[in-house]
Amino acid sequence: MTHRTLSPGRLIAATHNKGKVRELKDLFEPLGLEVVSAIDLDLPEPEETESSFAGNALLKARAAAEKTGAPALSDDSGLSVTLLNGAPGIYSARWAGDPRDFGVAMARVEQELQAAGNSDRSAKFVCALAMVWPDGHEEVFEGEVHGELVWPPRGDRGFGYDPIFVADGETITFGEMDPDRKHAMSHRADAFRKLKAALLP
Ligand SMILES: O=P(O)(O)OP(=O)(O)OP(=O)(O)OC[C@H]1O[C@@H](n2cnc3c(O)ncnc32)[C@H](O)[C@@H]1O
Ligand SMILES: [Mg+2]
Repeated sequence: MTHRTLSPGRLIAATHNKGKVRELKDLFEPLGLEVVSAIDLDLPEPEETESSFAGNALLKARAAAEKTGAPALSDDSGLSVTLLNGAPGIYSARWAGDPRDFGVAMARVEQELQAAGNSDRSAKFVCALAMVWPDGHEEVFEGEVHGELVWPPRGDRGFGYDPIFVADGETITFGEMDPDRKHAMSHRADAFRKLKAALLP
């Protein structure tokens, strides 16, 4: 596939998650991109009807590129727990209910781990970053970080499931970690590295 170069300018972050907006700004603004979020623009939140991270990421970026006429970047991500056969996976946000409560979502993960025998606490975060240009060109990059789940939750940095996730080789949770350090090892950073290698030659 021929990649397209990502040129400096305005980039729509097609997400309604404030934690992601913050992290995507940290990653993309140093590249000379002006990151404007779907929250800032009051864009509609599309229903995530696909069955994969990449599929849902593409659907969100397409919707934003079509509405704005500008290149759009989206992120579909989630926590995938080994003993739970990959759950919550693409349903990670939906496990938090409406309105979202990640205390509830984290407690459900712990409860289901216990119910499944608690014999394996390994998990990974997965991230698909999709770039869609207004003329329909699209690219998607996936990243992962492997780790272990802890209980009770620790730390109030980060977002979502960060307080129960300890990356391999670390002792503190993503919720306790300095953002720059999370950006050096996260699933989002892994996908971002691949995106940069492909789109910023
Ligand atoms: O769809 P958008 O608008 O981007 O926002 P969302 O919060 O609904 O995002 P997803 O559909 O991709 O769901 C991803 C879920 O996984 C969680 N998640 C993703 N990345 C994470 C990270 O770096 N740390 C902790 N939790 C994360 C996040 O909190 C969400 O609940
Ligand atoms: Mg979502």
